Amino acid sequence: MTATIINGKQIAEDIREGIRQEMEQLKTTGFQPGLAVVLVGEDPASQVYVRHKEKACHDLGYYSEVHRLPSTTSQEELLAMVDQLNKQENINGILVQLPLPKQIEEKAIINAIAPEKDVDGFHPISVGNLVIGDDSLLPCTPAGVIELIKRAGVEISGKHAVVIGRSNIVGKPVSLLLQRENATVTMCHSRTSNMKELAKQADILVVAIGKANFVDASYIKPGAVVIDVGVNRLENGKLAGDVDFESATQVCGPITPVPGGVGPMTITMLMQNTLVAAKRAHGLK
Ligand SMILES: NC(=O)C1=CN([C@@H]2O[C@H](COP(=O)(O)OP(=O)(O)OC[C@H]3O[C@@H](n4cnc5c(N)ncnc54)[C@H](OP(=O)(O)O)[C@@H]3O)[C@@H](O)[C@H]2O)C=CC1
Ligand SMILES: Nc1nc(=O)c2c([nH]1)NC[C@@H]1CN(c3ccc(C(=O)N[C@@H](CCC(=O)O)C(=O)O)cc3)C=[N+]21
Repeated sequence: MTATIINGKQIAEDIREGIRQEMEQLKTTGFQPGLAVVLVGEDPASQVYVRHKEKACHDLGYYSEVHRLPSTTSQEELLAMVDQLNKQENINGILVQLPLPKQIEEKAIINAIAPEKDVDGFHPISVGNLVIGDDSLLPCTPAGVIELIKRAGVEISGKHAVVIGRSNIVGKPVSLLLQRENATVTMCHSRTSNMKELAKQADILVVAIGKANFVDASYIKPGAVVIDVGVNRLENGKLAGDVDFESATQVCGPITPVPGGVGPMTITMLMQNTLVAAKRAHGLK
């Protein structure tokens, strides 16, 4: 059994090429999707992601706005900004970069975003639609994980998927999407007592815990698909996933690297969501 690397960067680029072609067709009608990104404070990692998003918009010919607000911004000020973007007709998607400074309640901000512009898929309406299986804007990272698995040629239906991590932005929605694809899903978290035993039963193992190199070969069934969502900055400045890549590749089948795996898909799915939201706003299918 040999490990193969799932090239997230390439797959993300292929999807962007599809978006580019669709944009080319729609351009003649004056159609232009618009994305607003709001960044509060100076978190260096967030600044990097926001620049990636800006660049992606530029590459695809979207309209984009980036609002950089000081870390002292009050909740009322941020709510006023969201309210203004909700009303702006040239904006189809609103993303408020998380985490937010502690004086601002994240839930209040997420709830204030118009659900039809919720390209992060974090609004309770979007989450509710996801749970009941209705049409909605899907959270970007989880949608990217599913797309990666499919485009790597892996059948999801009937497989046992184990998801490590149960956050609202990754673990929980990934589990729901895998179940929607007819996998049998086991969710693990920090209180799971027999995690290694469960993980070893996975045909598809998704890891999103935020602990560098935590999952090694001893968690992995030979030939299993491994999706590493973790993005951890090491002291030497390098990025590491939640999976110990060297160790895992001794036993696994297809695996996503970090960087170049799930990360590039997240931004591409954001572009996809913005296109979907814009088409809906224009009454297009
Ligand atoms: N590539 C991308 O685009 C993105 C990457 N990420 C990365 O994914 C990782 C996870 O992010 P996020 O979901 O936001 O993280 P959170 O910190 O919100 O959640 C972590 C989850 O992992 C669980 N967990 C923590 N330690 C363990 C452990 N030792 N054993 C089992 N479960 C554990 C926690 O359990 P409990 O609930 O019990 O506390 C929790 O459910 C991070 O590295 C983040 O940087 C995140 C978003 C996008
Ligand atoms: N409202 C909101 N929505 C988000 O989607 C959101 C957020 N807040 N806060 C932070 C997390 C994290 N996140 C990433 C996006 C891209 C990469 C990415 O492209 N990573 C590259 C490497 C980039 C680098 O070199 O730093 C890769 O893995 O190859 C990673 C992480 C989105 N997030």
